[in-house]
Amino acid sequence: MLEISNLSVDFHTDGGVVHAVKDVSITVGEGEIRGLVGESGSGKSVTSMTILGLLGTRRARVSSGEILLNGTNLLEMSQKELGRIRGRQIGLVSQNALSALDPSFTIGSQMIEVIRLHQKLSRAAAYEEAVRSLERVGMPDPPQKLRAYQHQLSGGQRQRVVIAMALVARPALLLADEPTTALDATVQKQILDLLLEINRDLGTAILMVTHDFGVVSHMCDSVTVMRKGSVVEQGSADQVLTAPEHPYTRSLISSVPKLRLDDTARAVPRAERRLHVFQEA
Ligand SMILES: Nc1ncnc2c1ncn2[C@@H]1O[C@H](COP(=O)(O)OP(=O)(O)OP(=O)(O)O)[C@@H](O)[C@H]1O
Repeated sequence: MLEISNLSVDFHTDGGVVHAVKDVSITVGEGEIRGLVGESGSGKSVTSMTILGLLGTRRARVSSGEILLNGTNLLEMSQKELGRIRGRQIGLVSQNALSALDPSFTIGSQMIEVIRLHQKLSRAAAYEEAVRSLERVGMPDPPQKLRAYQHQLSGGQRQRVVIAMALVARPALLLADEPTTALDATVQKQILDLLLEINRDLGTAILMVTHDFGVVSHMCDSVTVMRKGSVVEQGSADQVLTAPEHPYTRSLISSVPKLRLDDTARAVPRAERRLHVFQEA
């Protein structure tokens, strides 16, 4: 579904050229959860933001490669065309739910706006859809949350709102960039389990950007490890976790307590997850 091939991205700064992403190839298949792992500065975010044309600086240049979404090269699209892909085919759940929500509008008005952008619905019908979307992400008392402003919600609740909004158009792929970094451990796990549930119930593929192999062990089917802009290793999560080939991968894995590596929820094979979706439909 998503095929990144030989992608290189440079930043042209006053101090010279920074080669942030070097010849990176990554695929995410239908319904797959792939972890994109590496330390700070390894190029994970630049890679994932390039997919959606969201690098947000004129200094960034894609110097080679292609990013195919169902066969169409996203790098050849105009910002307007990419705007249509964002939300509709690829949903974004970013690091910081605070910056994704507008503090001056209620959660309800923001959700209704996003829903009406994607579906021709009256305000009343869009409100009902907003209630259903919040129910889907396990939010307690959706009508009350829709009347609230972001500062009245907890960190975990805000991230649930962002996930609900990213799912409005039922995208086939979610880009989740460190979606739990800002949350405490218990809430982190709840949000990861929610993403896993969404993957199982809706068949949504996920590219999970993280620095944490605990997250990979918990929920990913496959993993790509990046270091200093390059891919050093990739494969199935089981294979990489049990027999990492690169010393850098080994050091990332050994920095996670064994208890967390054992706490895995990814036991259901992908084929069965799709069967589950099929049976529900
Ligand atoms: N706007 C920018 N201008 C110049 N260099 C940049 C810019 N954005 C990122 N970089 C550089 O690109 C490289 C990769 O950064 P990136 O943010 O992708 O790393 P990351 O692995 O996602 O780290 P983190 O987990 O801290 O976000 C780093 O060397 C960074 O300094």
